[in-house]
Amino acid sequence: MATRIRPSSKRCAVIGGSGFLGRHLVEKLLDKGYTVSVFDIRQSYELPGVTFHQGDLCDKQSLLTALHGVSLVFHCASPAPASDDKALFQRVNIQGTQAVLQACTEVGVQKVVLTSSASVVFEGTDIKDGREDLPYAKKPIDYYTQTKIEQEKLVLKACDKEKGLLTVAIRPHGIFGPRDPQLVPILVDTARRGKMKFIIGDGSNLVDFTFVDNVVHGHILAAESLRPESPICGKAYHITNDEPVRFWDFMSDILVGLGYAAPRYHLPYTLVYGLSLLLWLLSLLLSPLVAFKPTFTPMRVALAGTHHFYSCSRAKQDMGYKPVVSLKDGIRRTVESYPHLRHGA
Ligand SMILES: NC(=O)C1=CN([C@@H]2O[C@H](COP(=O)(O)OP(=O)(O)OC[C@H]3O[C@@H](n4cnc5c(N)ncnc54)[C@H](OP(=O)(O)O)[C@@H]3O)[C@@H](O)[C@H]2O)C=CC1
Ligand SMILES: CC(C)CCC[C@@H](C)[C@H]1CC[C@H]2C3=C(CC[C@]12C)[C@@]1(C)CCC(=O)C[C@@H]1CC3
Repeated sequence: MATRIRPSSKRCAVIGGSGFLGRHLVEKLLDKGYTVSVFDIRQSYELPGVTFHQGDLCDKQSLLTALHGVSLVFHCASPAPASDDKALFQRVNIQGTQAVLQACTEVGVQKVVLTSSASVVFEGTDIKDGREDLPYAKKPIDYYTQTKIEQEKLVLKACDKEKGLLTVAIRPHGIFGPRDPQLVPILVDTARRGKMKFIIGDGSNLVDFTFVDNVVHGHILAAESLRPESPICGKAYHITNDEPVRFWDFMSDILVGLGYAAPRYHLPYTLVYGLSLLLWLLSLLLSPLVAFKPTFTPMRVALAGTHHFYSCSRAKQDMGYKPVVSLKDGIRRTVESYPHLRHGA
């Protein structure tokens, strides 16, 4: 059992603070006068005022050291969805989150803000203006989503006013912005390989893409609203840009902004989805012999060809949430931040 020291309310830890969202969160917390410790499996930068603790969040002992004297923990670490590694997702997102919650209880952390995902309710079919009371996906579309569901349940169940641990889950969707290692780099790589010529379906499906600053804003609002009498304790909140956009318009804006052609030709959704399933099966069967990762995974095709946008009215009502950066400005700032990915660069 670790010895407790009196935690300061402006002393926080960001688990996963070396990642895309985590680093933006750390920078905003510093601006707001917080003292920040980062716990991550890797250290990707250095910043004055930030103490780094490198370690695996499944190792409770390392966590205990990093969380000493901390009153508020943001947990935004996860293996990348593209890894599609069932054992890794289970170990980090489920066992690891249990270790985080145990460590928080042992050192006397008072608040835990989890980065969950709006995908926890997504089964590959249309969701329009989805609210937080939608049931969790019964057939999650991949191992990432399956373990994000279990993770969210664990964190929300751990909320216990008597024991002095308050928890809340933030469910963002399609985070984008400067330094994102997924969306823009994968999109550009696919375009450079000549595979971004096609629109999956009729192109009218609406989706949420959320600028990273808005996601950060939602996390900090949640942390600052989390008090024993607050309605947010033990609940999940969608945080979006509140501007659903056609999936293919968003992709085209980024591509054209970076000097690539927008996709033009339509392919039927069911055909592409069926092909992506076949490819996924083939990659599984052949994995002992050759490692190949299809670009158009069933998850990506489902995300690209269905409506899935979410209401953030609960966050507006309970914590006064309002996006701080519009979609248009978010796209502009994102495009400007990737000069090295421009066509011809
Ligand atoms: N990006 C998006 O569109 C969305 C993301 N989310 C959620 O937001 C959170 C942050 O995502 P994002 O910033 O995009 O992801 P990143 O991969 O950029 O950041 C996650 C960080 O966690 C680290 N990490 C992974 N495993 C461990 C471990 N065992 N112990 C300690 N650190 C670890 C990663 O290291 P390494 O890179 O070496 O693995 C990385 O630094 C995640 O929980 C994700 O599920 C939710 C909705 C949408
Ligand atoms: C090849 C193209 C059809 C698509 C290229 C862009 C995609 C890489 C991204 C479009 C929507 C994104 C998204 C996520 C990852 C990147 C995309 C698939 C998540 C799966 C990340 C983790 C989550 O919790 C949900 C996200 C939904 C949207």
